[in-house]
Amino acid sequence: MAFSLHPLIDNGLTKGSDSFPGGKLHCHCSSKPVEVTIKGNVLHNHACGCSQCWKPKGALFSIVAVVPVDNVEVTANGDKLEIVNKDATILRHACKDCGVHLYGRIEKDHAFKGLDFVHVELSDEKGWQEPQFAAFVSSLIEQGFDPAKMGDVRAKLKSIGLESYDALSPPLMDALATFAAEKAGVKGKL
Ligand SMILES: N[C@@H](CCC(=O)N[C@@H](CS)C(=O)NCC(=O)O)C(=O)O
Ligand SMILES: [Zn+2]
Ligand SMILES: [Zn+2]
Repeated sequence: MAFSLHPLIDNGLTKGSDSFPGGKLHCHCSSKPVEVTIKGNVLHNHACGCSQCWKPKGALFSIVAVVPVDNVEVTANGDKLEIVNKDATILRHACKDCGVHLYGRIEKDHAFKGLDFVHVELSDEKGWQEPQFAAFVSSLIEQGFDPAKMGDVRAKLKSIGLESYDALSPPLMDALATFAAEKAGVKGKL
């Protein structure tokens, strides 16, 4: 295969542990790395092909999951963090020195407010939930990927056991739509 989806999934999925206690994420700095401590396991782990999520060099996808904000704590060198784009829904906190995103937080009124977005590959611990699906797959094209190779990408994802979606998975899209219906005051009216 001429492309790498992501090193965590190129050779198949490694199942997570149901009793995983959590662990620490580190940025890539060799000196004074930013450290984030996470209690418990992550939820909704997935591959994301969008242009905004942090990807390791050479990977087409990001691997990103959510975790309740109360389970996330910056435990070292937080002074190196800066928000990548203050206008984005997800305020991605990245290390100023190495560029790695440590956590993304939603502050505005949103269905996913209360959940932080994190990359479990930044941890040495084993047992994090394995990716469940692939999101924003067609977004690769917007970043310059050859549209003719999208069939190969989707086939590779499928062979690993990941369903491809061009936005989020149906349960997450339903959660976003439920929030929108509540906001519009139309929930249950149809
Ligand atoms: N096609 C767009 C999609 C971006 C997008 O909607 N990303 C999703 C998945 S991470 C999102 O929730 N974005 C909100 C945000 O980044 O703040 C891109 O590649 O930039
Ligand atoms: Zn760093
Ligand atoms: Zn994304």
